[in-house]
Amino acid sequence: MSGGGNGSAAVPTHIVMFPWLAFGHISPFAQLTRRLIVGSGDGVFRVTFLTAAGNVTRVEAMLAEAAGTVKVAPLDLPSVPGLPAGAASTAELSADGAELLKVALDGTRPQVAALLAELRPDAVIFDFAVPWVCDVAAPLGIKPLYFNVYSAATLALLAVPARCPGGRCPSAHDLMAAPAGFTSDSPLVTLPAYQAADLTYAYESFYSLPSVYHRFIPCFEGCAAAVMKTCAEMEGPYIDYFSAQIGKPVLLAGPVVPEPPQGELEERWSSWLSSFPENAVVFASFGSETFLPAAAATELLLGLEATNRPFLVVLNFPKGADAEAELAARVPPGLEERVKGRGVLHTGWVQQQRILQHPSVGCYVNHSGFSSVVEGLAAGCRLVLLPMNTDQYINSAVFARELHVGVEVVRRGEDGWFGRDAVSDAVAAAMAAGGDGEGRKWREFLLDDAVQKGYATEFVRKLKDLVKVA
Ligand SMILES: C[C@@H]1O[C@H](OP(=O)(O)OP(=O)(O)OC[C@H]2O[C@@H](n3ccc(=O)[nH]c3=O)[C@H](O)[C@@H]2O)[C@H](O)[C@H](O)[C@H]1O
Repeated sequence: MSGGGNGSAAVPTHIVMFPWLAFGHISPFAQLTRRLIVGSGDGVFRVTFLTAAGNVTRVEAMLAEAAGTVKVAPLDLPSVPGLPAGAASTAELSADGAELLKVALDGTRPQVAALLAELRPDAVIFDFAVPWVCDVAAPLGIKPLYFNVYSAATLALLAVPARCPGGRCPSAHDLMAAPAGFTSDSPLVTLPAYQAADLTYAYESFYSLPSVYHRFIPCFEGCAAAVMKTCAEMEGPYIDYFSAQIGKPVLLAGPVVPEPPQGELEERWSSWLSSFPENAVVFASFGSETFLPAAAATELLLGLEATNRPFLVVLNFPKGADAEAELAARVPPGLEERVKGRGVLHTGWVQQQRILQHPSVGCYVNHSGFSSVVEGLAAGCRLVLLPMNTDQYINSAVFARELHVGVEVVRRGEDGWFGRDAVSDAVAAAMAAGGDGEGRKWREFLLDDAVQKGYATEFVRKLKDLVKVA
């Protein structure tokens, strides 16, 4: 072992990070790494970050500021029938391909076992896709710690033993109600039918592989503790319920706050945005991997038109699609003419944080991705929430109905359909006096340096204590 157990204060605690091969997971693992390395100062931690060989350059760039103390170790993914050669993350794959990527990652078990045996880190912080890490690490005396990239509410509602009483997986009907013992005053105690139906995915097996739920549960059984990037102030009852359900401690790394974005905002966006008054523009965007169904995209566009406000909307499409053609197919006849000069439609990556921070952006219509909501909140935007899948439904309910941050677009319970009026009404409500709800309170809390430092210090103390225990 490199530290902790040998009593030498000079030896850094060595952590191995092992995220699922999706950038929505790799990014929070990189953020946690930076928090440990940069936040703790020299010589306290060192990190070995495992990822598929094809991701190494991008991950190294994400960890550049900690380069001296972080080593990115490449894993060679075995070939899997049906998985495109060279695939290294879900960014290059369809939903089916992402399932096959799990098979490839399972195939790295011997490499990971050899690496852990050679490196002998103090702890391995791993993701839901690789529960077998616990079986490899524990016999070597390495502490396996599960790291949750979702909200605590998401795990508490979907991934606890009480969800499958007697081993029976929930039906869509079962999922409309919360699991036994769930916090009773939560907005999540009942879910609409369309959300419950969508959530059955988490319990289904694809290619005869364990379902998402059946990967989560052995993570909790085998880990020494769970790590979460949240805080008691925002999610206390969910953290407590989850911890009681899995019977393990939860270490809180603190609420996610956006790190300062790199680079200036592209000229084409800054000059367009700067042509409008403060808080005038509605920015609509749905994160890195959320695609609106065609009819929903069209209603969104018509709803934005009906706000009579300037808007910038970003719509993306699954890998392999002709994005420009798909976008054009969503645009109702005549809309582009009618919104000329005040409405911009775009497909592709944008500098989201920089756009949110532009003074003329006042409202942010989004999918309730955890980071996106926090980025919008921190930038002082009014929020309109339009979740499209899994954890997004849960985040949306917690933010809007529990923390009073953001306005949800009204949807039909059976199928989640929403019309253009629901979009324009939600924007109007968010932009009206009082539409910020308790946004200011939470913004001040998230941006409070003392709060962040307090969580970071306490997390490091608990982590060091945990790895010391034999
Ligand atoms: C855990 C997974 O995160 C997922 O998606 P996503 O990556 O969109 O989520 P965010 O937390 O909003 O993160 C998205 C991040 O990408 C950034 N960004 C995105 C698009 C763009 O054009 N430009 C940017 O800079 C954005 O600024 C944010 O930091 C989903 O919710 C999913 O349900 C959940 O399981």
